[in-house]
This record gives sequence, C-alpha cells and structure tokens, in this order.
Amino acid sequence: DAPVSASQVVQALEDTFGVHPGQRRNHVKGTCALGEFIGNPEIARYSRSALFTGKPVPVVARFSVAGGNPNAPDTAKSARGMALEFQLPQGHLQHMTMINTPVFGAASPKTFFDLTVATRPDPKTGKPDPEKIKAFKASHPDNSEQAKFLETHNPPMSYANSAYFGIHTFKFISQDNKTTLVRWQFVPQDGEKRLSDEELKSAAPNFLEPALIRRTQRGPVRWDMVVTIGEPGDSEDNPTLAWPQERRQIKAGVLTISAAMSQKGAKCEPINYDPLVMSDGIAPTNDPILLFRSPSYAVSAGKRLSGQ
Ligand code: HEM
Repeated sequence: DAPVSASQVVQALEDTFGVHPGQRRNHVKGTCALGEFIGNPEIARYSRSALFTGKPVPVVARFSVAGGNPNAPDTAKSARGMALEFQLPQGHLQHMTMINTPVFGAASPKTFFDLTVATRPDPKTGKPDPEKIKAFKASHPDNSEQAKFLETHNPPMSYANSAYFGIHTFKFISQDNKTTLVRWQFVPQDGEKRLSDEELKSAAPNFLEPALIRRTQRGPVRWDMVVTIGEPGDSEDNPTLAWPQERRQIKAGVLTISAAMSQKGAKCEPINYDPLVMSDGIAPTNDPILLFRSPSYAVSAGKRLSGQ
C-alpha cells in the first residue's frame, strides 16, 4: 500500500463530510468543559510528569462525536471522544485525546484513509455504498476489532457515563530515566450506561450536550484515571491490539469536570488537542497512528483557525 500524507487524509475527511468553515474536520460535533485533575503521587515513581505531584491541575476539556458531520445524531454507533488539556505549572501542557473504544480501527494511516473513502455517501443515494464497505472490511482486517466493539456496544446515554481510552502505548519516564510502557483509560465514577436498543430508535438527535450541562449543574462529574503497566511482548506500536486482561492496573488520579457549555466561543473551541503535546516524563512510542495524528490535527487546525 502506498503511504498517505496528513493533507491527503484531511482532504478525504472533507470529501466525505463536506467542509464546515472554521470547524474541525473530524469530531466536529462537540461540547466544551472545564475542571481539574489531581494526580496520584504514587505514580511519580514511574513518571516524573508534573501531572503526578498531587497538586490540582486545571483542565480544559472537549467531549465529541466522531466524524466530520456537525449534525451527526447522538445515537450514531460511532466513537465518542474526550480530549483533555492539562495546564501544568510554568505554562507546560499535557494533552490526552481519547475515544470510548478500547482499541482503534486502523493499524496504519492508509486504513483510516480507506475507511474514510469507503464510508463516503454515494451521490445517487446520499448513503454509503454497502458494497464498498464490504470490500473495505474484507481487505482491512485491522479494522475488525473496533468495528465489532461499535456494533455490539450501544453508544453512551451521557458523556458522563462513558469510559475513554488513550488506546496507544505511551512511555512513562521516571526521575532516574527509567522507561515504563503504559496505556491509560478514564473510568466514569457515574458508571458506564449505554442507550437501550429502544432508546437508540427513539432518542432525540441532540441529547449529549444538554445532558452533560445538566449533570455538571447538579455537581461535579468524576473519572478515575487508570494506568495499565505493560509487560515484555505487549504490543507497543499497534493500537488495534488489546493488552491481556490480567495486566497490573494502578489508579493514577481523578479528573473532575465542574462545568460544561456549548463549544461556540468557549475555551476548548480553538485548542488543537494534538496528542503529541506532552509534559516532561511522558513520551510517545513509535505507534505509526499516534505519530500520524500530530500532522493531521495540524492541517485541520491550521485550516479552521484561519476561517477555512
Ligand atoms: C490516522 C488516525 C487519525 C486521524 C487521521 C485523525 C484525525 C483527526 C482530525 C483531523 C481531528 C480534528 C483536529 C482539529 O481540527 O483540531 C481529530 C480529532 C479528534 N481525534 Fe483523531 N485522528 C486519528 C486517530 C485518532 C485516535 C486513535 C483517537 C483516540 C485514541 C482520536 C481521537 C480524536 C478526538 C477525541 C478528537 C477530537 C479532539 C477535540 O475535541 O478537539 N483520533 N482527529
């Protein structure tokens, strides 16, 4: 397969979903939120990041529905996103840009590109061509685990009732430069709750944003950050492969979201949640998807922030 560039992938997103000037080319439908994170100082022996000093860190968050359609219904059986910008002392930043499936649906950028092309609405019917999707699935086995998860798990009834996964493997680096391979996830203290099949058919198209705003008005919403410690042989550069269930997990902190608001004009709107924005003590692996995200987000953010 010939490799694709970040601009080609953003072009493919635009060709599939249309261009919505000033807005994200993916995860365009979203809601801004504000809160804080308190890290567990026990994690400091794995990572020297300022995230884990135990002091509160302000967070600018954005919750989203995957895809480039600003009118996608909240019942769509697609991924939901949670993007976090941790504002550390001295102007340092840490980003975590996650979705609610445990694995991703592409091991290489080309698969993501081919999926975006395969799901493009047919001009004749206004709907994706089932034959093209079938052909995509048959030729891209790396998509199947995430696709199966999305088919067998209904979407959450609230952003507050979903877990979110970092998916990629990252490196934690300690004070004495020891590297530990980790994956992280955020587990909702409100519990995971999914729409029933009945609700999937009857729910209004836009319930996620008002539900989160109402939930934060009743009191703060919390997630536990859980870090899984990798072992030799665990996949380091393939985000479509889950790690074995029995890996050691440590609670790494608590995220508290205290307010939510429409994204228009709010703090999260202009932020480019590039997942390679990292604090000292956390570093990327050679996962080709993780590394490809940074230039793709730059192309999309460059366009929308200049009004395109
Ligand atoms: C080839 C792989 C991928 C490509 C090309 C891609 C592309 C994009 C683009 C262009 C944006 C909009 C950026 C902006 O305008 O600010 C975006 C947003 C987003 N992506 Fe990805 N993405 C990829 C993989 C992933 C993965 C693996 C995850 C989760 C682990 C993810 C989660 C998100 C989320 C949550 C957002 C919304 C961030 C926000 O709220 O601003 N993406 N993606």
